[in-house]
Amino acid sequence: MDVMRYPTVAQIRTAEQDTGLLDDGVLMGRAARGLAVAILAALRADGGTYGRRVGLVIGSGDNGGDALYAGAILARRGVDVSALLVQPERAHRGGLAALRGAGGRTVDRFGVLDILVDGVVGIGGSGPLHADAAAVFAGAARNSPGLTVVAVDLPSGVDADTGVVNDPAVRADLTVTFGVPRRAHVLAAPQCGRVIVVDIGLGPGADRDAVLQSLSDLEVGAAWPVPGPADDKYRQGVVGIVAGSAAYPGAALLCTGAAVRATSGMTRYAGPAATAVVNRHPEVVIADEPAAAGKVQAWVIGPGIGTDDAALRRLRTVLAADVPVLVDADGITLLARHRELLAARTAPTLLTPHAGEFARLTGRPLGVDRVAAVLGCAADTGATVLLKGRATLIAAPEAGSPVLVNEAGSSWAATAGSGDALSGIIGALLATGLAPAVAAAMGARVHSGAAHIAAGTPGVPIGASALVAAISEAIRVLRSSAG
Ligand SMILES: NC(=O)C1=CN([C@@H]2O[C@H](COP(=O)(O)OP(=O)(O)OC[C@H]3O[C@@H](n4cnc5c(N)ncnc54)[C@H](OP(=O)(O)O)[C@@H]3O)[C@@H](O)[C@H]2O)[C@@H](O)CC1
Ligand SMILES: [K+]
Repeated sequence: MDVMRYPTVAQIRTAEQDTGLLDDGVLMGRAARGLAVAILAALRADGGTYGRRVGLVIGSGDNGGDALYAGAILARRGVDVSALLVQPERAHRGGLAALRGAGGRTVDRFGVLDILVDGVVGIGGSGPLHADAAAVFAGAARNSPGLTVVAVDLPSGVDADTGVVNDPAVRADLTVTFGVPRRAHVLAAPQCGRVIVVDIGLGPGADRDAVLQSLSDLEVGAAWPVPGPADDKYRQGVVGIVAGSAAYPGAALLCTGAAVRATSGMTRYAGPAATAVVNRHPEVVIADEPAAAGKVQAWVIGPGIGTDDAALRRLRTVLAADVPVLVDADGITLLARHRELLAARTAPTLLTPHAGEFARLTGRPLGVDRVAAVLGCAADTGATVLLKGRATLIAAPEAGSPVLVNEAGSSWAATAGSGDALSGIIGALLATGLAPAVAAAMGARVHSGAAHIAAGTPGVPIGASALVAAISEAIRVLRSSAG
C-alpha cells in the first residue's frame, strides 16, 4: 500500500548517521536552505521579502544552528533578521558567525516582527518549553498581532515521538522538517500547522522501519469497495448491526444509516429499535435478536445497547459467530467485565474505544505514549484496536504490524453520536472482507472527511446526522482523488 511513514527519533538519527554527512555540516546546510526557502515563500505570499522583519529564537543545540544559518541566507536577501539567544554561551557558533557575517544581529528583545522562527529545540528536546523561552514567545505575540510562527523541525515543547504537547509549548503556523516527517507531525498536527518536509538526501530507506504509518487518500479511494458487474447484494457483504434500544433509538439509526451509505452490501439490524430503524432506512432488514437475523459476513455491536443482561446476551451471541465483529461503546464496557468472551473468538475482533473505554478495557489510564498503548492493548486482547482521537490509531494484534494513524484534519467530528456512525462505516467495510486494520483506517478517513464536508468552509457545528448524510460525498471525494 502507498503509505506515509513516521519514524522515531532514534530511527531518524540512524538515517542521518548513515549518510556520512553529519559531521561536516552538509545536512545542516541543506536543512537551513530548505528552511530559508520556506520562510521566503511565506513572506512573498504576504507582501514580499525585502525589509521584512524575521525574529529567530535560538536554543542551545543544532535546531538553533538550522535557524541561524537560514537567518544568514535571509539576511543576504535583504530580510531584517534579529536573533534572540536563549542561552547565549551555548548557541551554535558557526551559525551565529554566519548570521552576523550576513548582516543579521542579536537582540535582547524583539521589536515588531512579521515572522518568528522557533529554533529552540527539535528532536533533541524533552519536556516543556523552558520558562525563559516561553516568555520570549508570549512577548513577541503581544508585540506583533498576526505574527506567523515557523517551527524548525518541531514546535518546541512538543514531544517528537509521542506528540505530547507539554505546557508550555510553541504553537506553529508552519513547521519545516528535514528528510522524513516526525511522529509528532501527525500525532500533534494542530500544534504544527502546515508541515513542509525538506529533502536533505537521507535516502529512500530512512523511514523503512517506521511503525507509525498512514494510508494516502489515493489508496483509500482506490481500495473503497464498489459493486462490480458480477456482484449482487450478498456478494458485496452483509453487515449486521446491534445498536441502540427502544428508548434510545438514535445510536441504532446513526450506525445503520452509516453502514447503508458506506457500501452497496446489505445491512441487517437486530435489536429493540428495529421498527424505528426500518421506518428511517427501508433498505435495512430487521430482526429483534441477532440469533434470528440470518447470515452476515460481519457484526457491529455496542453503540447505545446499554450494559444490562439483554445487552450481554446479544454480545455473547454475536461473539460466538465465526465472522469478524466490531465491538464499540457499551459493548466494550461489557467486554471489560467479561474478557473470557474475547478469548473464545474464532474470527477477528475489532475494538473501537475512546480514551475512557480504553482505560476500562486495559485497567489502566491511557498514558502519554498512545502508540505504545494501542500496540500493547492489541497484543493483550488479541484484537485489532482502534483508539479514537483527533489522531485515531489502529493496531493489529500480530507482532510487527504497523500502527495506522488517521489525522482527522479538523475537530468537527467531536460530536455526540459520531462514534456510532464510525462503527457503521467500518462494519460495512469489514463485511466486504477487508482486513480489520485496513477497514478501520479506511473507515476513519471517510468519517473525518464526512465531518469536514458537513461542517463546510468556514465550518459550522454539526450533529452526527449531518455527518452520516455526508458519507457518500466523502467517499466520492476519495474515489476521485484516486482518478
Ligand atoms: N542530526 C542531523 O543530521 C541534523 C539535525 N538537524 C537539526 O538538529 C536538531 C537536533 O539537534 P540537537 O540534537 O542538537 O538537539 P536540539 O533539538 O537542538 O535540542 C537539544 C538542546 O536543547 C536543550 N533542551 C532540551 N530540552 C529543552 C527544552 N524543553 N527547552 C529548552 N531547551 C531544551 C538541550 O539542553 P540540555 O538538556 O543539554 O541542557 C540541548 O542543548 C534537529 O531537530 C534539526 O533541527 C538538521 O540540521 C538536519 C540534520
Ligand atoms: K523548534
